[in-house]
Amino acid sequence: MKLTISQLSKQYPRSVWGLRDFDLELVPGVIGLLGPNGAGKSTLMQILATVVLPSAGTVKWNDADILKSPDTLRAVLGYLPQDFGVYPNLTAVEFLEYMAAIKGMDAKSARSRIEELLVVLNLTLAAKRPLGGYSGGMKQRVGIAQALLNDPQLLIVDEPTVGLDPEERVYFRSLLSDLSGERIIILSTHIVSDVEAAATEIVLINQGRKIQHAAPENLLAQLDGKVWQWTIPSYELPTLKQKYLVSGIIRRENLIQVRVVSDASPSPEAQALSPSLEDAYLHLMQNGDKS
Ligand SMILES: Nc1ncnc2c1ncn2[C@@H]1O[C@H](COP(=O)(O)OP(=O)(O)OP(=O)(O)O)[C@@H](O)[C@H]1O
Repeated sequence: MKLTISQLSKQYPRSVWGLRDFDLELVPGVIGLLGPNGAGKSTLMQILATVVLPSAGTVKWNDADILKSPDTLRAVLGYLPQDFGVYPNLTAVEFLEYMAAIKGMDAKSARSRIEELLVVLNLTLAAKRPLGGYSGGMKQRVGIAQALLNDPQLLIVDEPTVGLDPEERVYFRSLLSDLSGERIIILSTHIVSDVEAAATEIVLINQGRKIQHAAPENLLAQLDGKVWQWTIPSYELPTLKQKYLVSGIIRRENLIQVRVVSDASPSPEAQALSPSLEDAYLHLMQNGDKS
């Protein structure tokens, strides 16, 4: 099972590039697609979900060109778009039955699959209530349920944790880990901690271009011995920010504990720390490394 993206570009009207010369090869695992707002994540997800055509480049699902024959991929695809909307008057069961019918599933297998998914997603008790009364997290779980109806080999979830409270966010992250196995899961987000728990690989994207594709431990290793912490008076912060990449601050009355990414020790008082994924993300976004 393999997804191969080659030289993929998308140009929108008025010369805005959504995606540019993007190459990527993915095998089963949870892939965190991480980048700031406007980086091109949704553009990539929409092309992979076969709802938007690229301006140039190819996407292959195993050996099939999905731009020429999208149905090859659609049969094995589950997609939770960023702006997933539910019909407020339908219950979860009615909505999932409707989605199963659109996907061409027969009523009997749809019914047993829906029952299974309601259990997995902890929605059994609410299954017969209208979706309009669901919390954000419950609606996202219904969104994942519809994406899983056909037990997809490629599961694409675009910014699934936006608007969720911390508890729902944690639940959602562990859910994605539980779903991993013999499938490719692409999770797009601008929140580093979303990918920290679940991702086996991370793809960093900015301004439509791939910045880096690596295992989380390799991203961290790049910053070994380059993350520092010490305390400064509050008034020194603006000058420090001009000189260094500040990846974290904690305020303590008139003092600030700063976390800085720097090749060399930035101060005699600075202590070296283990790098976090957040440090690596900020550093690579600033430096635009390519690999
Ligand atoms: N339909 C469109 N028409 C014109 N420009 C677009 C369109 N969709 C996206 N863009 C532009 O393409 C670039 C990439 O946008 P995209 O939505 O793919 O990024 P993103 O990483 O998903 O960001 P966000 O999380 O904010 O959605 C941005 O500059 C955006 O303004």
